[in-house]
This record gives sequence, C-alpha cells and structure tokens, in this order.
Amino acid sequence: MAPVEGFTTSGNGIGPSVAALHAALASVIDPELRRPITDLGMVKEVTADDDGRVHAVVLLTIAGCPMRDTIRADAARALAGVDGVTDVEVELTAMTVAQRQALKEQLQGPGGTRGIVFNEPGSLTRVYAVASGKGGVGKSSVTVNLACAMAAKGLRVGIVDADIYGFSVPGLMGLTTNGVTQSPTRVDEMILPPVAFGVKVISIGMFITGNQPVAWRGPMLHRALEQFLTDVYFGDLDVLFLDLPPGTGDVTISVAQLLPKAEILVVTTPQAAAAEVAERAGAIALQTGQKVAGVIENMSYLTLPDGSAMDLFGSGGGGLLAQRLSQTMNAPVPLLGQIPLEIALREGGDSGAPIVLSTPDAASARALQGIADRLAVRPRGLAGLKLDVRPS
Ligand SMILES: Nc1ncnc2c1ncn2[C@@H]1O[C@H](COP(=O)(O)OP(=O)(O)OP(=O)(O)O)[C@@H](O)[C@H]1O
Repeated sequence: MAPVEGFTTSGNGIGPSVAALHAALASVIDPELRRPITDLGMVKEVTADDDGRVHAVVLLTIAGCPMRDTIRADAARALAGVDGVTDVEVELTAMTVAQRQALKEQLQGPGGTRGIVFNEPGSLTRVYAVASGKGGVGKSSVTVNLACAMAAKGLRVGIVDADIYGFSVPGLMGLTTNGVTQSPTRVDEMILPPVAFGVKVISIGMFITGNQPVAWRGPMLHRALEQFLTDVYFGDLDVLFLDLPPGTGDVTISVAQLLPKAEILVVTTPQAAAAEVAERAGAIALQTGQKVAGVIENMSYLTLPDGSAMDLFGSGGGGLLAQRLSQTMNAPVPLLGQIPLEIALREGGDSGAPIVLSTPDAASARALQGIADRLAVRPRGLAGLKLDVRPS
C-alpha cells in the first residue's frame, strides 16, 4: 500500500502494517455523521512500533463531542484487532477551525451554507409528511416505526419532528432518559442530529430544557422548521419523514412551502368521523400541489383473548378515506395498511423501543413492516426530474 498521510510504521515488515491499521480505522463509523472516520479527516496520525504498540490521534469535530467515548472505544477496538498489535492508545483532540471548515465543506459543499438540500434538482430523497386530522390517532407512533423499519432494511432515514407544540418523537425513539433529551452536536452553525436505531432525528424537544411548553406563532414555527431543514446535516437520505402536528395549521402550510415535493401520508382511525376530519388534512395537498402517497389506518381492531377481533373504533374509515381522497385528488390514493391496537405498541412507545424492532412478530409490527415495505419499494424521487440526457 502507498504511504498514507499521518500513518507511520517502521516499515521493515515487523509489527502491524499501514494498510491493516488504515483498514481497521476505516471500519470505525462516526456515530453522528455515519461515515468512516478516515473519510472525514478525523484520523490525524497513527504510529506503530516493531513491538506492536500503536498510538493514534483522532480529531473530534468539537472538544465536547458527546460521542467522544464511543469514538475512542470503537477506534481502540478496531486497532486492537489488527495482526501484530499488542497495545493501543487512542488520543482525542479537537479539530482546528480550518479542519472543521474543511469538514463542513466536504459535507455541505463549498462555502458550507446552502438551502434545503432535499429541494435540489439532484436530490433523490423521498420526503413523507405524516399528517392526521385529529390528535392521538397514532401519527407519531406510525412515523417512528416506519422510519425504524426502513432503517433496519438498510435505508438511510431521517425524521424531522415538526409537531412543534406536541413533540413526542425523541421519547418514542429512546432519546429521552429521565426527562432529559439528547442534544444535537453543533459544529459552528451546522447541527448534527442524534441517531437512534440508525435513524437521524431532530426535534424542537432537543432545544428546550425540561418540559416547557412551546408558545410560538406562525412565523417562529416557520423559521424553526426552515432551520431544521437547512442547518441540520442529514447527509444523503433515502427517506425523510416529517411528523406534522394534527390538523391543517401553520406548520402544514410551512412544510408545503419549504418542501413542495413532500408527499402526504394520512393516518386515521377506522371511525367515520375521524376519517372525515382526516380528509381535510389530506385534501390540503390539492391546494398546496402536493401528492398524497396513501392512507394508514391505525387502531383498526383489538384482538380479544379468545382470538376474535373487536372493532373498538368502528370499521372502514381508512378505506373510505382512501376512496374519498382518490376522488378529491383525481389520482389513486391507496390504503397502505391497517394496524391493530396492541398494548405492546403503546409500551414500546413509552419505553422508547419501537415495536417493529422490539417485538417484530406482533400483529401491529407486521402491519407497520408491510407499510414500510410498500413505501420502500417505491423508487427514490425521480418523478418530475429533468434527466440530463442528450442525443449524441
Ligand atoms: N396501534 C396502537 N395500539 C396501541 N396504542 C397505540 C396505537 N397507536 C398509538 N397508540 C398509543 O396512542 C397514543 C397516541 O399515539 P401518538 O402519540 O403516536 O399519536 P399522535 O397522533 O402522534 O398524537 P399527537 O398528534 O397528539 O401528537 C400513544 O400513547 C400511543 O402509544
């Protein structure tokens, strides 16, 4: 292997090789940026002597990086596994301003600042805004489970908790412990979202202390959402979910303005009255020019101890809503799935362990998995893209 900048070994064939040390560190993934630390300019130097003693210096984006212990442990473990290594010392130090700037430019392009990457013509990220007519129908539970199911399939997934007044995503994703929500790391003005179950998550709940109410009017909400979409580094995502507040308020309009390509997923219960309210949430897409990707019926039935199904909230609401929205939108709007009521789903939400991962055999988990599969097989968002193909 050609010399690698920063890597020094005696080079006389005794002790670990540069190639093996580099390969080991290339297997260490930065927990927030989700890329190998070797690609991110985070490996400053590695020296190894003939006796197999290795000293590595790893650069952190910021001195107080909350992931420093994880990065150190992962790097030490990877190096210790290299043939000929007898001892490992990993030293952590912070990047200089210039190194941080270089990293930001590598991630975000020259200049470091940009608009909303998901709106760029080359963006292939599918954006789903999850809406409901009423509160409490399970919109957030559905969002986190779909996101986790897709991430478990290997897709790169992010969630923006746009339910600014009633945020619940950090708790559902296990990012809140004893009332304290994990904070994002800030690299100057760039915000690195915490990652849970492979999903990058950002929520207003990460920026306020305790359980304070958020009392903002429309323009503030719009600005907060815009900042989530511009300043948060999500990287190249396959799917971005936005958990909208219930109804058709300011945030829904802002999402339509900020992310015109976002498709709406409407969550409803089977109750006819709930479906009617949900129809308004879906039909707003007609005014904003967005697509409705489908309807998800939640709390469809409850399985009783004798195995029979009880329609606690009536039946047929999801199908009815899909039919009505298809007419309103003059385009097919499918009923993507029906999720039963299950105690395990609620418990998974309360404990921050989404049911698709914690109890994948549960009926509700299988239904959610089925919906995620249907959404995941749709191609990445090439629709409406002008492809740069010219006759020769
Ligand atoms: N299928 C289900 N079975 C059992 N409990 C469920 C189910 N779906 C949701 N729940 C529970 O119902 C409650 C409300 O769910 P959730 O917070 O996901 O709803 P929401 O529509 O996002 O509410 P809001 O819009 O008010 O934030 C939660 O306690 C959740 O665990």
